[in-house]
Amino acid sequence: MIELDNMAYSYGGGELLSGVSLQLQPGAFHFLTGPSGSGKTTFLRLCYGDLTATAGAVRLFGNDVRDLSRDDLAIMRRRIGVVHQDCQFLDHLPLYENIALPLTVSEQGGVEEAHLRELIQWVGLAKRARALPPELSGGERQRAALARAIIMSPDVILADEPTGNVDWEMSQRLLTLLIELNRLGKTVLIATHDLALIRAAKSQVQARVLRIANRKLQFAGADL
Ligand SMILES: Nc1ncnc2c1ncn2[C@@H]1O[C@H](COP(=O)(O)OP(=O)(O)OP(=O)(O)O)[C@@H](O)[C@H]1O
Repeated sequence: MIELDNMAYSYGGGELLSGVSLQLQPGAFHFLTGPSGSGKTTFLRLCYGDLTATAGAVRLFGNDVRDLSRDDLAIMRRRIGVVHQDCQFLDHLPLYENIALPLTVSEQGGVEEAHLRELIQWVGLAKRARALPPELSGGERQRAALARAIIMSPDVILADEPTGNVDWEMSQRLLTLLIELNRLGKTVLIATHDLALIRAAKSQVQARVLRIANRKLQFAGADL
């Protein structure tokens, strides 16, 4: 689905990522860890074609990102749902409109009301659907960000610190949602600092743990 082949990336200074290879297979569940500033967000951006590798290749669903036109890249990106670290809502739009936004702006056009309602209910925000983003708690924002990431029914979900600003109970709730999505066949990759979350997940799902260290991507051992 997403394939990185000896990929490197630099923002212009020295290389941030180097010799990175990975195949994200259908239905896989991965965590991505690494110190702050090691390149986790950058890695995710490379995985959905928001950045282009400075060396090596990134293939999305078999297509080398460098060979894709802007329109074709946009089509590939619809198959990847991204939960951004800072959620990135439009503050003047109610929650349900923010969640529907990817559909509204895509060429797929209108939002199917029943699907939207079902999704908002699934993340437990039915009562908050008309609230504005600044009125939401951290946990509500994170659940809304997850709902927005999956409104287009993507095959892959990339989540950047999806439990960053919430307490343990809420992080468990978010993890449960992501595991449910994986059980429905979605490929899931979660960047997180939260090793307790990874340990909790490992008893519920077969998860592989990746770690960025010294510019390289490694598989972490079982010592978490
Ligand atoms: N647009 C940019 N231009 C230049 N440097 C950048 C840019 N974005 C990130 N960086 C730098 O690249 C490095 C990796 O950043 P990145 O956000 O990918 O790390 P991270 O592992 O996700 O960090 P954190 O865990 O703190 O969120 C950092 O040193 C950061 O300052």
